[in-house]
Amino acid sequence: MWELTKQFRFEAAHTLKGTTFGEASEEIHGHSFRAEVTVRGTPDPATGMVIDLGLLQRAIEEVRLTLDHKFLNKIEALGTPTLENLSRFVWERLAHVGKLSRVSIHRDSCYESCTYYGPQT
Ligand SMILES: Nc1nc2c(c(=O)[nH]1)N=C([C@H](O)[C@H](O)COP(=O)(O)OP(=O)(O)OP(=O)(O)O)CN2
Ligand SMILES: [Zn+2]
Repeated sequence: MWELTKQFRFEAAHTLKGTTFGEASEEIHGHSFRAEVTVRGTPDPATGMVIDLGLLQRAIEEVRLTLDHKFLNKIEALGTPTLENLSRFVWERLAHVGKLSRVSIHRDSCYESCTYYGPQT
């Protein structure tokens, strides 16, 4: 079994109420996020690839555009803009591409990340 990972970055704003971080989190502010998408499988003998990284890149670009430079609280399907919901959101939009192993969202400036291991097929 092989795992293939591609990363992408996006910049987005949010406001998060009811955390121990207090008022600063409640004001609208921005973060740089780094996402990692991991697909698993066995390389096709003909191509030597689990999945063409170009296909993964195309699908990633679609989801990246829904997040980059956006106010995350306005994205209804996301729900509360936490790392947990971001990882689920990205998973749901990339599940058609191949067998996903995990999606991680990193907020490096805060040394925080969250990994979603969605439904394994
Ligand atoms: N389970 C979770 N708990 C919390 C989350 C989360 O996503 N899942 N998120 C937060 C905060 O948004 C996060 O910790 C960042 O804090 P924030 O005040 O937004 O950013 P900072 O000013 O600390 O960081 P910068 O360096 O300015 O980016 C809390 N809990
Ligand atoms: Zn924040």
